[in-house]
Amino acid sequence: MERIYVFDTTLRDGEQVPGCQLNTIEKIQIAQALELLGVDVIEAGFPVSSPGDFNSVVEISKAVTWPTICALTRAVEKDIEVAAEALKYAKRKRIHTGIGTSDSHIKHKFNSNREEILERAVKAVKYARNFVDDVEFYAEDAGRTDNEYLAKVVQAVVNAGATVINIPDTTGYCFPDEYGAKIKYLIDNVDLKNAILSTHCHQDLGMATANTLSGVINGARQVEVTINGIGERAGNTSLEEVVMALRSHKDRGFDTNINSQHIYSTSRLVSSLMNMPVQPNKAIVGRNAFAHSSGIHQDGVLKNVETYEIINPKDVGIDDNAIVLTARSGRAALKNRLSVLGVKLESAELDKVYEKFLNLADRKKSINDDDILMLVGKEARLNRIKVDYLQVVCGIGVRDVASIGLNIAGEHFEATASGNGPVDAAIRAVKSIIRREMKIQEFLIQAIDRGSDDIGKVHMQVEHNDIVYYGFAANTDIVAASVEAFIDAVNKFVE
Ligand SMILES: CC(=O)SCCNC(=O)CCNC(=O)[C@H](O)C(C)(C)COP(=O)(O)OP(=O)(O)OC[C@H]1O[C@@H](n2cnc3c(N)ncnc32)[C@H](O)[C@@H]1OP(=O)(O)O
Ligand SMILES: CC(C)C(=O)C(=O)O
Ligand SMILES: [Mg+2]
Repeated sequence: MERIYVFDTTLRDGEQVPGCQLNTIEKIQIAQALELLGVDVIEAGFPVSSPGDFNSVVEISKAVTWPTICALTRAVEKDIEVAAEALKYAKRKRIHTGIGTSDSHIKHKFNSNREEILERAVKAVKYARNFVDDVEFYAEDAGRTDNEYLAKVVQAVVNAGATVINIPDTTGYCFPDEYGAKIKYLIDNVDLKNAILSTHCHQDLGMATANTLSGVINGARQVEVTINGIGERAGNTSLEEVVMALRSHKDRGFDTNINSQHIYSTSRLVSSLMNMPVQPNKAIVGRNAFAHSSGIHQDGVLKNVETYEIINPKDVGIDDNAIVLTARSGRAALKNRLSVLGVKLESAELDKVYEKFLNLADRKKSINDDDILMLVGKEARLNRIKVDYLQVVCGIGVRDVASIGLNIAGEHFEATASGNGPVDAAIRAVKSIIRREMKIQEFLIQAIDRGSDDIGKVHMQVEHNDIVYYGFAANTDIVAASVEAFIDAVNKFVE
């Protein structure tokens, strides 16, 4: 197997996403998760950019043992000096310096020419080598750089002591065959000595993963990636996609050091600390990545998972696949769910229940266990808890207090509580009535549209006795939606 080195830039390129800025403690948490995941290099920041970023690189260097810690710079001496200082405590350290090499960058960004840029590149690499042995050079906008000139720059920086040469498709412009051909051109036309080539692809046209894999096939030995594919504009190549693509095609002869069972937990951590929800259909880590909702697929999966699954969800740290019952489901999926719920039906009975099921499923997006039990006449547990009323006092300079009235199996209960914000106050009030061990594991509020009159969609996961229950609700009042989503989850386990 040919080893492919994984360079994670979630904390640098990923953190360039508006609204994703992290404090030092959060960055350390992510760096430690990346170490557990088994990445080879962590790009921890751009130290000259702010005292906060400098400090984060210092603290990550102290907190992490195995991965190389990398700091980004421009081809500017001051940047390199500051990066070297920030990496002082790293056990393994790398400076990542570089400059734009496309004609567009040379002309518009630097008002310069090819010769001058080549000189600046060489000078920066030589300067960085005074501080560290491991220097990576990036030829920014290499995707749109003329191959002959790019090869000249790469040869010059290798001669100057660069150990890794990064060929970024900065604008996500290349087609996979074009990007692969670029890497091959460099392999064929440069004496790389011991240096390796690295991919760094962006997602502007949705081709980042394809380009990265094409780079690997053509000779690149390092891939620059981020968790969940976050990054500047449309994002970077996502770690989980490249790692699992290589692992699912072992016959190609490439593998990484990634412990894939930590992929899902790392994805969740990054998503929640960076406030970046993962789209449900995101490959590998999206909520629907292992969910089957149509009858033909469900029938196939129940007969043999290989019919519709190319990855075992456990391999990426997801407990199991999900068979979601919808109006597109067939008898096989319904029968399977009924048997999990302890209901065995003869085929004539199943046909009758299936008819009722379709009627309901046409009106309701997804059918839960209570719905199914109701269809077979065992509806005792269906929505025992309902919200009678909810009143919240919140704002600036007041204590957040919520009063709630709940109807539980026909009986009325009331409670009032204060909390850290209106949602916390309301959930505390609910908990003071329903005294069970319940822990919110996931809480996501998403606007459906953009206006201030928008509906807030809440997705919540509540853990009870080590099992996670899902709750959903939508309301123009996001506090009400949060409480309704909580109750929706609780209704799935209260007796
Ligand atoms: C493709 C990428 O993702 S690159 C990384 C992007 N990340 C960032 O930019 C985040 C960190 N950046 C910053 O904090 C700031 O932009 C700083 C500290 C680097 C520079 O700030 P300022 O000195 O105020 O410069 P400003 O950002 O306005 O402009 C960038 C300058 O760097 C120059 N520059 C840009 N890239 C490079 C490079 N690789 N090597 C040398 N100079 C460069 C530009 O030509 C411009 O110089 P000019 O002012 O002489 O025209
Ligand atoms: C700084 C470089 C490596 C970069 O992020 C890019 O070119 O996209
Ligand atoms: Mg980038």
